[in-house]
Amino acid sequence: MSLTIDDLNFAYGPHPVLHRLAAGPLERGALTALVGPNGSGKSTLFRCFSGAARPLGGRILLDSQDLAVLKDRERSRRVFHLAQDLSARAALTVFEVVLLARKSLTGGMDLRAGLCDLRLVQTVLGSLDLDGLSQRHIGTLSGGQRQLVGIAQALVREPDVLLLDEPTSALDVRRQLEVLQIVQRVTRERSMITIVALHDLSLAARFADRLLVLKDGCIAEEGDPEEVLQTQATSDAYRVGIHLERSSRGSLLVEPYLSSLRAAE
Ligand SMILES: Nc1ncnc2c1ncn2[C@@H]1O[C@H](COP(=O)(O)OP(=O)(O)OP(=O)(O)O)[C@@H](O)[C@H]1O
Repeated sequence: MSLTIDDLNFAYGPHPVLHRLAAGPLERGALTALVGPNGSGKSTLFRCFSGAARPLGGRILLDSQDLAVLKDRERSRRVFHLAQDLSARAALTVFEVVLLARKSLTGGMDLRAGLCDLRLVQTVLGSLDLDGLSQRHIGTLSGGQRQLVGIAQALVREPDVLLLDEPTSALDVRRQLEVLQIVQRVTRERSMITIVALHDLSLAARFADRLLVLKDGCIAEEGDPEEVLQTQATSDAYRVGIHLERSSRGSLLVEPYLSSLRAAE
């Protein structure tokens, strides 16, 4: 199974945002990092996937099936979008919001949980080191802890397509690595198609199998992260120079620098 974006156009009222955007195919089991400057359209593209934004033209194809023709329930079962801004409903505990994310898969009003669901929630909370917080009300958590709960909600859904919008922006360095490692592992184990919007290019280079660079609502560059990061199109998208280096541990380190300094060299 693969995912292809074909000639996608989107506008907020009179303001065009995505222009004939084409990318893919993105394969199952692969983690793609979606990068690009502020306002380039990353979140908007995710909204087109989830159905929250309706494209003016073009298609998103899962295999050869257009997501737009799926019924809402089927679409939300197959595609999960973890947005940037997570609401905090104070009345529910961590365990409850994650269980609710799992149970909402089946739709309807029957929210009784089976043993399998309870076990899955427990396992996912454990893998994110959240077991100690499971009875805390969500509204009392820190921003980073809430972000981890959002990731737990995404993982218990087990979608075909997982979209994470800056999932590590509020996390400390250890948690950033842990979360991306878990997302990478789960993507492979469950053969999901995962796209993670990231601002940190070093994290993108380290964890992504593929990189999509968005600029002004178009794909500026796409492909192997190391190759893409060396292209002029990627530097131009951010208006910076990009220096790449391998650390002694083998990780790719990405050092962006201001273009004015680049010109002076
Ligand atoms: N609800 C909206 N109504 C009108 N314009 C919007 C709306 N949401 C986003 N935009 C505009 O669409 C463009 C793309 O925004 P989007 O949030 O998709 O970018 P992004 O790449 O995710 O940015 P960031 O990296 O800052 O999160 C921006 O110019 C933004 O101002």
